[in-house]
Amino acid sequence: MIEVKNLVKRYGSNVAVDNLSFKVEKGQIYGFLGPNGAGKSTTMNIITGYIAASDGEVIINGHNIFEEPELAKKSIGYLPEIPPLYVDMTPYEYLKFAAELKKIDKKERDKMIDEVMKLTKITDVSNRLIRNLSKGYKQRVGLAQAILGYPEVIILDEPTVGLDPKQIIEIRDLIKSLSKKHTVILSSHILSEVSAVCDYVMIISKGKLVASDTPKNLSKLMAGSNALELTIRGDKKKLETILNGIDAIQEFEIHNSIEERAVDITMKIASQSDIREDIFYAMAEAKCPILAMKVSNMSLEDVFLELTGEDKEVKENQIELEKKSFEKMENEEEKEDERSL
Ligand SMILES: Nc1ncnc2c1ncn2[C@@H]1O[C@H](COP(=O)(O)OP(=O)(O)OP(=O)(O)O)[C@@H](O)[C@H]1O
Repeated sequence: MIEVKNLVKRYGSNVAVDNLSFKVEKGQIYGFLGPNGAGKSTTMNIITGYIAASDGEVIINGHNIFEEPELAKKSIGYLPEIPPLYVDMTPYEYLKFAAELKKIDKKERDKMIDEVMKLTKITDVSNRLIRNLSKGYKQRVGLAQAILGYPEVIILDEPTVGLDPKQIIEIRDLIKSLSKKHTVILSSHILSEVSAVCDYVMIISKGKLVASDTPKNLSKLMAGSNALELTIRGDKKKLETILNGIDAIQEFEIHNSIEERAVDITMKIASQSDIREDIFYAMAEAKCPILAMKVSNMSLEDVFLELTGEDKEVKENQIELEKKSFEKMENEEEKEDERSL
């Protein structure tokens, strides 16, 4: 349905989209997830024909968006991050205008406008000026415009940003109901949103696709293969030697245990390897009984932080800040000492 091939967008020396390729199939909700500045809006603006790419291809229903924009755009409804609303119009006037632009058959216009207003629950405000509507209602008007003409694909850029919790739930329910008839692609930097709404998640970081799978599989990808907690009965030195011999263990720590003649071990495992059986057999051979073994499950949030390197950056920033405030304290103490001399 949509095929993105080796898409690149450069702004001077800044590469906003870096060789991105993915496919979108019919009737599902796809989530485009990434931290601020990852390249989500840029990608969506290219797919919908708002901006040109530096390189690569976007094929929509067999039509290249750069070569046959009119035909390609016919199958797309787009709600940009900031909906381009005409605030001096009423929702009804705005949708009528949008219907003209979308070249919807005159005979069908009124019926269709009526339907999308009902679907997005804006019928009650259809004759108020858009400028006087709440943020949530403005978002619904934008959404109504995207749905108008019932395009096969609906693309929504951060559809719930700035909405209150009740509005967020309503918009999410609306998006879910849309997937019965449409393919939906939405972008978000909020994990809970993507896992609550989407069938499929594409994680993007610094313009690159770093993972794509169902929310469940993404969590599973790391679970059981990333961190293990064990309690083993045996001599600390002997256990150290055994664990050092297992390649997939990246690091481990041994602590005293409340269990008699046993130690607690936490270990980090190279991603995508499951070494539970290796550990079992190694310990059995060494006659060191495993009293407990627990997988530390990673949530989608952990996967996201791990893949996008956010966690590392946050920690590095924190360390930097702590260093600076420590240096400041030291300087102030030195000045205080000089003054007292
Ligand atoms: N018109 C532009 N000129 C120069 N740089 C741009 C332009 N638009 C986007 N960028 C840069 O491209 C990168 C990707 O931006 P983009 O808006 O696509 O990210 P995003 O994932 O949508 O982030 P956000 O969630 O903050 O909207 C950023 O580094 C941004 O500064």
